[in-house]
Parts: sequence; C-alpha cells; structure tokens
Amino acid sequence: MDASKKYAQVIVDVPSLQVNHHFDYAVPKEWQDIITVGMRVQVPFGVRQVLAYVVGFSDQTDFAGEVKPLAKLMDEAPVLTPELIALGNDMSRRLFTFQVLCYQAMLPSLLKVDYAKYFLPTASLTFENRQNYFADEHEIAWQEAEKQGSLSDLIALQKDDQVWVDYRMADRKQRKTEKWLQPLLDYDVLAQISRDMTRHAPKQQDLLAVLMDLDGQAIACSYLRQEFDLKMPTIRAGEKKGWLTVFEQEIDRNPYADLETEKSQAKSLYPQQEAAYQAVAQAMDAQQAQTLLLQGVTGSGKTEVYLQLIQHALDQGKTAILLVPEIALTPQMVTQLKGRFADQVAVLHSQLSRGEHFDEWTKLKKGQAKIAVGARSSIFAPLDKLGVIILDEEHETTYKQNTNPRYHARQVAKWRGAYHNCPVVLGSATPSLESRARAQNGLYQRLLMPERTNQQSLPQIDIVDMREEFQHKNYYQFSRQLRDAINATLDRGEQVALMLNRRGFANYMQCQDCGHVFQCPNCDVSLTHHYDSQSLQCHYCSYSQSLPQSCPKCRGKHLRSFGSGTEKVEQEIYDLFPGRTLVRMDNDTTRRKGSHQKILDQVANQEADILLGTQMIAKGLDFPNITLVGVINADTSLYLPDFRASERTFQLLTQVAGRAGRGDLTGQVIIQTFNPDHYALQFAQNHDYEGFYRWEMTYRKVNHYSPYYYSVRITVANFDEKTALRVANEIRQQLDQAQVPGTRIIGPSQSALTRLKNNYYFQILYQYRDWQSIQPVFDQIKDRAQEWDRDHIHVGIDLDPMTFI
Ligand SMILES: Nc1ncnc2c1ncn2[C@@H]1O[C@H](COP(=O)(O)OP(=O)(O)OP(=O)(O)O)[C@@H](O)[C@H]1O
Ligand SMILES: [Zn+2]
Ligand SMILES: [Zn+2]
Repeated sequence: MDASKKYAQVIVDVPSLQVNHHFDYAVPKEWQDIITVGMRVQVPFGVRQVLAYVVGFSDQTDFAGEVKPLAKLMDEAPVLTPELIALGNDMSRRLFTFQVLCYQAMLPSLLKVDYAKYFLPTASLTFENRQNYFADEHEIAWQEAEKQGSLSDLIALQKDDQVWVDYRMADRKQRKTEKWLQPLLDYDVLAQISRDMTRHAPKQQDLLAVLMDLDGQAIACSYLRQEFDLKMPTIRAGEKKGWLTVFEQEIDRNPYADLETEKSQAKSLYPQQEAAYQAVAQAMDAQQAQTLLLQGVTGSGKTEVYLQLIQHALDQGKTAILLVPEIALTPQMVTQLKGRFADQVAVLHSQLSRGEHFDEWTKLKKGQAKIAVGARSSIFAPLDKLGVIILDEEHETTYKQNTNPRYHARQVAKWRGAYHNCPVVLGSATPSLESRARAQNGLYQRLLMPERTNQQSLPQIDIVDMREEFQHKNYYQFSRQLRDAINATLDRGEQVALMLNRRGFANYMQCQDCGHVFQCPNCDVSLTHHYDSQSLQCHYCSYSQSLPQSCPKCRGKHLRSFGSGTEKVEQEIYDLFPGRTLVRMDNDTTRRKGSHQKILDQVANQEADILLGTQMIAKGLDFPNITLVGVINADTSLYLPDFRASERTFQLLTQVAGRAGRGDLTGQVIIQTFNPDHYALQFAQNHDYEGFYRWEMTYRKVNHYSPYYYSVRITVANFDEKTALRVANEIRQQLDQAQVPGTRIIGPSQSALTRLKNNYYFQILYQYRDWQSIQPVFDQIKDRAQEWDRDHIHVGIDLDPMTFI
C-alpha cells in the first residue's frame, strides 16, 4: 500500500461554492494503486455526491473532523496532466476566478455532458483475462464493473493496454466500431485441427489457413470477407470451436477523412523566412522559453515558417501547438498541415460533434497525434514535451475568452512555454499594440519579414470618399470607381473579393412616418432584419419576430430597413453586374459544417467571379486569381465604443487588402469610406504598420490605455436597475478605499448595452499598472461575488478585456 496516497486532495465542482482551496478525502485501499492526480472522482459533499478533480495526495490531513472516503472513480486515466493542474491553479489566481472553472475550460465538452463508459477488449487482451472479466460479453458497462467489484482490475488492465474505455453520449451517435477477430490457438494446434478435418468443410479449412497465417495477430473480419470470401457465419463457427474470438474494435471517426490533401514537401525557404526560422529553431535547440514576434507582411510566407518549425519539433521528438483565430475560417491552414503531417495532426474544430472532438483530444492525450491545431481552447491540448507553440494572427480578439475564465490564449501559451522550456511564436502582419510594444522593450524578440514571397510589392490602395458619391446622386453602395474596377477585373478573367464591414453593424428597421426603430423587448438593441427568413432578430438573446406590416406606434405602413447586410449588397451586385456569379460568405452561409470549405472551393476553381463576405474573408485566404479587393464600408468599426476601434480598423483593412495580388498578377484595393482622413485609413493605405503603431501609442499614452495602463472591467448585472447600481457603487467604494497607487477608476456607468437578456448592466473600468498591487482588493471582490451571485447579482471581473460592450 502506498502510504503517500492516504488522502486525496480534491477541488469540488459545485457552482454555488467556488473556492480555490481543496478538500481532503480518504482514498479506499483498493484504489491506491490506480488513482492518480488529474482523475475525476465523486465525493460526498453535504447531502449530495459531487464531481471533483484530484489535484494531489498526502499522508496526513489538517481537517479536524471525520474524513470521508472518495465515493466513486470517474476516469480510468487522468483527464488532466500535472502541468494542466498547476496551470489551472495559476490561472485562477491571475484572473481572479476559480480553479474548477479553469479545469472545465480545459476539458472536451463531451466530458461535461451525460455519457456512459464501457470497457472493451483490445487485441492484446489475454485469453485468461477475457474469460475472467468478459465471459460471453463483448463489453462491460462501467457501472456494472463497479457493482461487481472489478473496476480497479479493469482499470489496471486499461493501463496495460488490454482493454480500452469507450465514452458514449446518452443519445448521440456512438463511436463507430467494427468486428475484429483474435486467433486463440498456436500454429501447430491449428495445423493439427486442419489435418483432422473432413474435406467437406472447405470454408473452415480456408479459415484455419488464414488463422495459421495470422500467427496470433488480430485482424478485421471485413478483411477476411474481402480477401478470402470468409463471411461472419464461418467466423462465428470458428469462434464456437474455440479457434478465435470476435471483438469490437473502434474505428477512428476521422472528420477530415474526405479532405483531399495533396502531400506537400517542405519548400526551400527564402532568406527572410530562413532567418526567422533559424531564430526560433535556435531557441528550441537551446530549450529557451522565449517569446518571438514574427512580424511578416501579408503574403510573406509565415505559414511555411510555422510548418518547418513544427517539423523541427517533431525531429526533436517533441510536440507542437498551432493556434488559429477561428478554425472554421482557416480551412487552408488545416489542409496544409494535413498535407505536411497527415495523421500526426489532431484538429480541434468547433464544428465537430462532441464525440469527434473528444476523439481528436484523445489522440493527443495518448500521444497518437503530436500536433494540435485549433482555436483558443486548443492551447490546453493535453500534449507532453512541447517543442514550440505558435499563435497565428496573434492580434485577433478571439484569443481572449469573453466568459469565465476570461483567459487570453497568448498568456496561457507563455505559461506553457515556460513550463516546457520552449519558445512561443506570435505571428501577424499587424501585431497587437501590446505585443509590438513588448518587442520594443526587448521582452520579445522581433523577427521581420517585410517582403512578399511572390516578389511583388503590396497592392496599391485607393480610398474613395463616399460623401462625394452622394453629392453626385449615386445612391448605390458601390462608388463609380469601384464599379469600373470590378468590371475591368472581371473582363480580364480575374476575380474580386468584396468585404462588408459588419463589426458593430446591423440592419435595423425604421418607420418612415414617425421614426420608430424596432427594438428587442428584452435587450436595448435594435433588431436585425434577416432577409432570408423574413424576420427581425435580436443578435444578443435570439429573440425573433416575423416582419411587421405596420408601425406599432403610429400604425404607419412605410417601414424601411436601413443599413446593408450582405444580402442587400448581394442584390445590388445582381443589378449592377448582371451575369456574374457570386458567392456569399457570412455567418448565415457558413453555419453548416463543410459549407465554408465549399464556398472556398468555388472560389479556388474559379466557379465564382465575386466573393462577397464579412470580415471573415479578411483572414488567411490565399487565392492567386483574386486581384481586386473592395471594402464597401470601412467606417462601421471606427465607431465601436472601444479604445481599440482604430487598431481594429487598421488591422482589418490591412488584412483584407493583403488578399489581393498574391499570385503573379498585380493586386489592387479600393476602400470606400465617409472618413477618408482618419489616420487608421491613411496608415493602412500606405501599408505603414510602424507609422500606425507610433501614432496609436501616443493616443494610448495620453488616454491611459493599454499597453501603458492595463485595465480591469467589472460588470454588475441584475434585473433590478437600482440593485445593480447599488452593488456597483459598493464596489467602487471598495476600490477607492484600497487606494492602490497609480490606478484610475472610471464609473460605474451604464454599459453600452444597458439591458441585455433582461438585466441591467453597469460597469466600472479600473486602470492599473502592476498586477501584484491590485491583487488583494480584487481577491476580496472575487470572494464577495460568490455571495452576490446567490442573490442573482452577477459580478464579472474581466482582466484586460478585449471588448467593451
Ligand atoms: N519558401 C517558399 N517558396 C515558395 N513559395 C512559398 C514559400 N513560402 C511561402 N510560399 C507561398 O507564398 C504564399 C504566401 O504565403 P502565406 O500564405 O504563408 O503568407 P502569410 O505570411 O501567411 O500571409 P497572410 O498573413 O496574408 O496569411 C503562399 O502561396 C505560399 O505557398
Ligand atoms: Zn411609426
Ligand atoms: Zn434581445
């Protein structure tokens, strides 16, 4: 018996009791050899049994009362590694949140829903164990094993790879299995049987011959059918005679099975790529936990550098994580990774079913796949021996989670890099100001790739003043210049990409007679007119109503929708460019699995002349025949209630402009705007990231914004406005009393969306310079938030927020 495992330290999963300290439970004797840190257990807690995570063991406890025993084991193998347990601990402190929430964020969602577990034999299960544990069954339910008292034995067998555990969701599609057979007899015995058999059983003779050939190796029954015409009845007959046994073997549900990938070879690097590669590879070789900012213009070949760095990690016997802003939007990246690394890649894709996602995660955990690619949460990929961590488009806001735990993947990446002594690469054509500033201070090493790989210069960008168009009575959303350019491009047989900037933008419906705007009855936002479904919808709470016929206020019948959704622009394109084929890419057309890829294929195969999309089309696309990029409206994102509005606009315009002229043909970009003089547009026009950076830094300094000052946003929500405001004021007082030097407090003020989901929101913005100094007061607020929560007053603490609505 392992004395050091007398007590298990667990973090309980109880929403109303979130604390960061662990509870002690006694480990039953029969579990002491199989239980490990990172497994989930059930423990008695008050009158209930609750889920808990084992985070450590000890041979003594400080707890004065009676220490209860653990009630149930939930896993056959740890779901969290010691590294992830330590990470969750640090994250929760750093973000003023709770450990259990961090652990939940790290695990695949299948583990959070109702599922059942079964033990199934693997090919290496010994005959004896099969008889002992399975008898005639082909699987044993976990609960059944618990009842029979064989759970710990089966878990030990799982460690020995003799059985595996199948996770099945209550009512979802199951893991696919197929029938395999395992020969049970030696060659000599089989040969003897064969000699003794009558000649009238040719199928049996064939089966014996195959079994002798297999020499003990397991094989899929379907193979015998295909190759030897031996069908299940024959095999079952052999089973009855004790020659073999049939079992279910899982089939990989490979979600990318039908993805056509051409095998790709490493390209020989251009000098600028080589220099960047060498800098990172050196840090990898020296096992240095260093952050490198790879600042490469659009089309400079960042992807190839990533691929070769990942190869370098594999060559070192290590693993790698590649993060992308949103995996559904980057099918080209997945294709490239699959082409280069085939099955060594696990894709953690948000559009996978829970089961498929779980399978990919399992491959990483078991070491069957060594490269994890995916969005934000893939930073928690259960990989050992990380050799490199890469964040592509590191400036993207999707790397920050907007719900608890509000972590930033970049920060977690640096933590894991430090743990594994491996470098973190942040790649972007338009780095976030925070990262660029850290490079300036020498905290990050800056790597530059200023040239495009096609040896062409960046595309020429023209800015069109839409105010003049209106003066000339052109009421279309297409300026004359953009129309001419589109026609000329299409006449040359080239393609066009058009972006409709929808950040902070919607089509609202207004009464022409009285000016009434249709609003959501639950939230303080305008309803959005959806042309497809002929309805008005709220984007925040999903409220929906059919299109009204008259105004509820004045009964007038002149209703009109304003703004321009992609559908509306689509209609204008049909009017202005008859006979041209168009594909639309936005949230509505890409919701279904695979639809995004289909749209991109149409563009790649030149079945579409015009690609019309939201900011979705700005990222990562590489189509050599797209030579013209048009931005229909550059302005909307400039007016977000957010100090990063200019940065976002600059990034978006630079990224989308970067889609033009990536092949041998010269690119051209036309940006339409009502604010031609805005600096974000001016610097974007001149491809001047550094100029923008310097200008914007001055603005941030003057206004006390990031990266000079960091901020915490505290939100208070309640269905009663007065209560919400009262608590917000209390928090303000508490912050005032703490008197942390170098801080500034703004608010409470009503949030930009004052009534979201039937709640009133207030926010306080707290600007600070040094995390350590604010820790005590925010820890207090965090603990009080628990109490408020019980009264349905929801207090959120968002460290370094990325959005302000
Ligand atoms: N060493 C190389 N030799 C030949 N072609 C290359 C090489 N490296 C990259 N390319 C090609 O150059 C093009 C641009 O590269 P890539 O898409 O990686 O750019 P990027 O820096 O990621 O751009 P963006 O930021 O716009 O996504 C691609 O078509 C790629 O196949
Ligand atoms: Zn009206
Ligand atoms: Zn709503």
